[in-house]
Formats: sequence, C-alpha cells, structure tokens
Amino acid sequence: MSSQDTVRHTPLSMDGNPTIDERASHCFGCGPANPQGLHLVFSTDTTVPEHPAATAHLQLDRLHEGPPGYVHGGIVATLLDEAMSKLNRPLDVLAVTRHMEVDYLRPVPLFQPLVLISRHSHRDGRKLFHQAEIQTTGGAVLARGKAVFIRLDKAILARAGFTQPDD
Ligand SMILES: CCCCCCCCCCCC(=O)SCCNC(=O)CCNC(=O)[C@H](O)C(C)(C)COP(=O)(O)OP(=O)(O)OC[C@H]1O[C@@H](n2cnc3c(N)ncnc32)[C@H](O)[C@@H]1OP(=O)(O)O
Repeated sequence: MSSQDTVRHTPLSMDGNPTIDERASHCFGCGPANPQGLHLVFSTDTTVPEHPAATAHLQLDRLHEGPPGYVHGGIVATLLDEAMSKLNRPLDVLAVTRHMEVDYLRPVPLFQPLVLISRHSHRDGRKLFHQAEIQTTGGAVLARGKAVFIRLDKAILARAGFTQPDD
C-alpha cells in the first residue's frame, strides 16, 4: 500500500534548510521529481530587465487530452500560469497567482511541438502583471493568458520559512 508523500509540504521538511528549488521539486508544472508532472524547462531572457521573458518548448500526449487529439483546457491554463510564474525569479520576487484570464483561441494539439512564452508587463506595488501565450513553432497563437501575481508578504513567507529576496 502506498503512503502519501507530504515531505516537501510541511514545516518539518525545513530540516536541513532545503532551497526553494528543492521544496518545489514536486511542482506539477516544473518539478523534476513529480512523476506525473509536465517537467517544463524554461529559459529566461532579461535583455530588457524591466520586462523579463520566459520560454519553454514542449509536446504533450494522451495523458493531457481533453477534446480528442487536443490538450485539456485546464492543462492549457496550467501551462500559461506556470510560464507566468517563471517571471518572478528574474524580477527577484516570491509571488503567487491571484487572478488569471485565459483566451482559448484555437484548440491546442497533442503530439506536436509547442512554444510557451511569457512576458512581464508592469508592476503596481505588490501586484505583478504578466502575460503568456501558447504558440505553434510557426508562431500561430493558440491560447493567451493574463495574470495578476501577488508578492507574498513577510508573515506568509515566514510561515513557510522564506524571506523575500528583495527585502
Ligand atoms: C513559499 C512560496 C513560494 C512561491 C512559489 C510560487 C510557485 C508558483 C507556482 C505557479 C503559480 C501558482 O499556481 S500559485 C498557486 C495558485 N495561487 C494561490 O493559491 C493563491 C491563493 N490566494 C492567496 O493566497 C491570497 O489571495 C494572496 C496571498 C495572494 C493575497 O491575499 P490578500 O493579501 O488577502 O489580498 P487579496 O484581497 O486577495 O487581493 C490582492 C490584490 O489583488 C487585486 N486583484 C484581485 N483580482 C484582480 C484583478 N482581476 N485585476 C487586478 N487586481 C486584482 C486586489 O484588488 C488586491 O489589490 P491591492 O489591495 O493589493 O491593491
């Protein structure tokens, strides 16, 4: 019988002072240790430091199917959310999604290479405004997302054993 794996998600897991990457190793979007995760790998572009961008190349299969032959809408949202979350590190901020909008423009195909791109738009205090797209390799936009991420305050982070990098 299997037991629930909660190791990375409890205060006790702070023993040994794991890094944030170690604690996020089971993230469904990018965690390398999640056997059922998407294992997305992003590269970030900070050429324009005030508008960092992130890009991942991916291809999905039957596990992620919604309509026959196409990616499930919830997975589409997950991809966009994950891509936008990757903008927080180059901005030196720990933040979570507060609000997200998704435009499902075209069905997103399974079994074909896709490009996931995000870019930081602007900041208003603790609110970070990000955008993301899922594109074909030819540049056709299949889905588009916009989100508000909230920079976490000290009290929330302290409970998880972290401080903001920019504090
Ligand atoms: C250890 C960590 C590692 C961090 C590691 C992060 C891993 C990321 C993983 C991928 C990303 C995710 O899926 S993250 C997981 C999904 N997200 C979550 O679970 C977050 C759940 N929500 C929360 O916990 C809470 O809402 C907080 C902490 C984010 C904020 O709570 P709060 O302080 O009470 O504030 P709240 O009233 O909710 O509103 C925040 C601000 O957003 C504004 N706001 C709300 N909707 C909108 C909107 N449509 N457009 C503009 N602004 C909006 C409000 O007006 C307000 O502005 P103003 O009054 O400030 O002006």
